[in-house]
Amino acid sequence: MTEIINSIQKIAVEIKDAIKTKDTGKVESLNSSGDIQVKLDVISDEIVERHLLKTSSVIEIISEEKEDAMPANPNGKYFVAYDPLDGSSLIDVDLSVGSIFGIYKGGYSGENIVAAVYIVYGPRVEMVVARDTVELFRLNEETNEFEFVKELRLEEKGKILGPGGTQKYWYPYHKEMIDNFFKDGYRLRYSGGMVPDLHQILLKGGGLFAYPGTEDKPKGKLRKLFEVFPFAYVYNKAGGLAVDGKNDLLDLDIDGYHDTTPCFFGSNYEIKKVLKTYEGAEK
Ligand SMILES: O=P(O)(O)OC[C@H]1O[C@](O)(COP(=O)(O)O)[C@@H](O)[C@@H]1O
Ligand SMILES: [Mg+2]
Ligand SMILES: [Mg+2]
Repeated sequence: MTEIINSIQKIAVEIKDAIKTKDTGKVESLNSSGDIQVKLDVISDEIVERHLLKTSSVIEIISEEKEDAMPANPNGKYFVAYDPLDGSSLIDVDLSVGSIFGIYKGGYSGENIVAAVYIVYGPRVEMVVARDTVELFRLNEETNEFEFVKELRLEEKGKILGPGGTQKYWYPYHKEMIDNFFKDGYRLRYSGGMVPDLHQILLKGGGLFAYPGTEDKPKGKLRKLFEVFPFAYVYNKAGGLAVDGKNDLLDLDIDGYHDTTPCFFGSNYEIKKVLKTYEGAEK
């Protein structure tokens, strides 16, 4: 595991440099989820692949940008699923982006995830590592080393809300729930990049990030393996909750590498409200 985390630190430094120096334009291809790829998605994917394939404890990798899994070291024991560049459409407007890694043992499913790591490329580069605890590190740009900052814990209730999905297609009960949070005084925090949006909620001690199923996309947008399971693991280990409306996200299985699911991440108070809303909901 330490070997994988060391490898991710090298990956982060290379992706940070690529973001700063490489072309931010689009390529003529779509990824497996049908998203327009930008050149940096492809470059970042190659950086991660190059490092992880030479990491002896990794048996297999799969990326948001790849159709299929790639074998790594046959003697390795960890399966790594990653989103090399999350929020890549925000690069041309210079907002924060990220990389997300889920580390699985025995194959890919919510219950098999054993660690999660994400990187935030913002004004500063930060790394969050979730194992038994959730720890924040910051890149020292002089030494290119990540330095420990503090352990992260969610409080019982927060004050901010990141509501994703096209509002026009929200189910009425979902809209009513979001409206009620705002009526209760929650403040809007949504950049369109799940890494900085979830990082903000985690560092501010709590709140809710919601990317629901909608009339046009009943299974939501965010991908279980590359985005949802890693953050569900982080939020659970930080003392919060992560659900699909009814079930714990980490109780979910996958039918395919690129499966999506509605998802809600937050502190206990907000997630209990979500469960209550969705329990009584009729679509
Ligand atoms: O544009 P929307 O519908 O608000 O979606 C935003 C979501 O899409 C994503 O950008 C998807 O990530 P990618 O950039 O890796 O495709 C998430 O980071 C974010 O939460
Ligand atoms: Mg993403
Ligand atoms: Mg991506």
